[in-house]
Amino acid sequence: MIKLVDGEEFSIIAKNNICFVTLNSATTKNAISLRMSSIMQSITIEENGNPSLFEKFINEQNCLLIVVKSDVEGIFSSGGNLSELEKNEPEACKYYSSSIKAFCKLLHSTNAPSVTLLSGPSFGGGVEFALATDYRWGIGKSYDFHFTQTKFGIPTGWGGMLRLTELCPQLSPRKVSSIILGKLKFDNSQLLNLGLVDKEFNTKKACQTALDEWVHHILDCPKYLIEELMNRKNIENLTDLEEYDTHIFNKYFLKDEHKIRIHKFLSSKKKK
Ligand SMILES: CC[C@H](C(=O)O)C(=O)SCCNC(=O)CCNC(=O)[C@H](O)C(C)(C)COP(=O)(O)OP(=O)(O)OC[C@H]1O[C@@H](n2cnc3c(N)ncnc32)[C@H](O)[C@@H]1OP(=O)(O)O
Repeated sequence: MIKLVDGEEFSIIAKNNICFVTLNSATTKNAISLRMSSIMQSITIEENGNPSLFEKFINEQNCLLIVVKSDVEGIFSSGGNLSELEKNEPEACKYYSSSIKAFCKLLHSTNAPSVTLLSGPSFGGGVEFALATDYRWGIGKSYDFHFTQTKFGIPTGWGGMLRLTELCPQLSPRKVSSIILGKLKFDNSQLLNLGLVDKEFNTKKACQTALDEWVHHILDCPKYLIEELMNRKNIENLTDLEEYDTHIFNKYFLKDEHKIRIHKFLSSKKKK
């Protein structure tokens, strides 16, 4: 196990080809503290064209998945740290939201797919943190989203409104605004119906088994294929994407690796 961030309330470790981003602040229901935001800022910054420390960690530790999770029972995250925001001057918090937002954006921009494990409620910015990953998996049925930002007189600040439309195109910007204004709550079944949560597991064990299986299948892919397929995220135009997909298929079709794997598969069937 290799650590990038070795905090009590916030840790980032690599284990068995998975990067675990863990929230663990029981006393604040996993509110994102000023200290956590400054750590996020330090590992997100790209300097002189070099990758951020987080991306460097993902690549160097060969992390094939990023898993965001809470180690506090009964909560994913209560969002912005209200007591710190109350007692600190604006000057002390001037990079707070932008740092968290930049880390949220990075969670769906590296070459490793990312998934948030939800086993409890998320509030305000905590929902935005959960929306930052590519996928969301529910464990049990007690996870839900509470859009509470406007209770405090502000809209979302960590990219959550944009992510809602990105993840759920039928939620138009107009609908998203009405969700935020209405301080709506989405329970587990609504989140599954909207596709904001992709899978639901009965137990943590079943979820971990699915994560291990996912990593196993990615590990089985040639490294070149992982890089080529994850590069698709940089191509916005569908025509360019179609051209790219055709190019990479023709690049590897019936080349050595393809033929070797066909041979292995057919040989294994003959042995049965
Ligand atoms: C752009 C993001 C935006 C921003 O940054 O402005 C936000 O995210 S604003 C924050 C949005 N969050 C919320 O609306 C959730 C606020 N918290 C609650 O509604 C409740 O605390 C809840 C439902 C999470 C838990 O309620 P419960 O009754 O089970 O426990 P307590 O309320 O007694 O809380 C226990 C303990 O945790 C502290 N706590 C909870 N939430 C936060 C928070 N967001 N920031 C800081 N601390 C939080 C709470 O103060 C209690 O501590 P204690 O020392 O015992 O008083």
